[in-house]
Amino acid sequence: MKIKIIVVGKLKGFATVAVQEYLKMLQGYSRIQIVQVKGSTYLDSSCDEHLLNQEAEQVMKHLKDDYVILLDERGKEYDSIGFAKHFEGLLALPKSLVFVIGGPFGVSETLRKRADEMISLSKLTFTHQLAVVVLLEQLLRAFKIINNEKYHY
Ligand SMILES: C[S@@+](CC[C@H](N)C(=O)[O-])C[C@H]1O[C@@H](n2cnc3c(N)ncnc32)[C@H](O)[C@@H]1O
Repeated sequence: MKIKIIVVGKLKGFATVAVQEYLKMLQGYSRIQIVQVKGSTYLDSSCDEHLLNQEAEQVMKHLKDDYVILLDERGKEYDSIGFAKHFEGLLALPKSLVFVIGGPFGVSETLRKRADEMISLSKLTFTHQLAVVVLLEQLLRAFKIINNEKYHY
């Protein structure tokens, strides 16, 4: 099963290091590709639909007939066991899984409509960088749970 994580905006510093570390730990379970698409420049720090749509276009270029899971704090919340069960079901789908993480103002309505489901990592809002790291940690945890492996930390 191919898994792709598309993130709007660059990963820098601590996030790059953490992402590499998690990708290494996930190697034995799945091939996970991280795609970073260029985020828009929001000049006056307020949301602009046009710029959100531009970001959505960049994301859409990387989508095929995939099953798209949008990460959003308003999405469905799971505990780790519940997420593992749900994820196991997703892995059985005859499609590639694509997780999408938005930019500073989230994602456009078009992209929201394209998503097959929306998952929340918490009610707290994270930066796109932190959201990638938390998602990878939960994917690793889910694989460990699915495979009945110990994962204490
Ligand atoms: C800075 S947040 C965007 C916050 C924006 N105000 C919104 O309404 O979506 C950047 C991205 O990180 C992801 N993200 C941040 N916190 C999240 C959470 N608690 N659960 C799921 N995804 C989250 C989402 O994909 C979001 O689009």
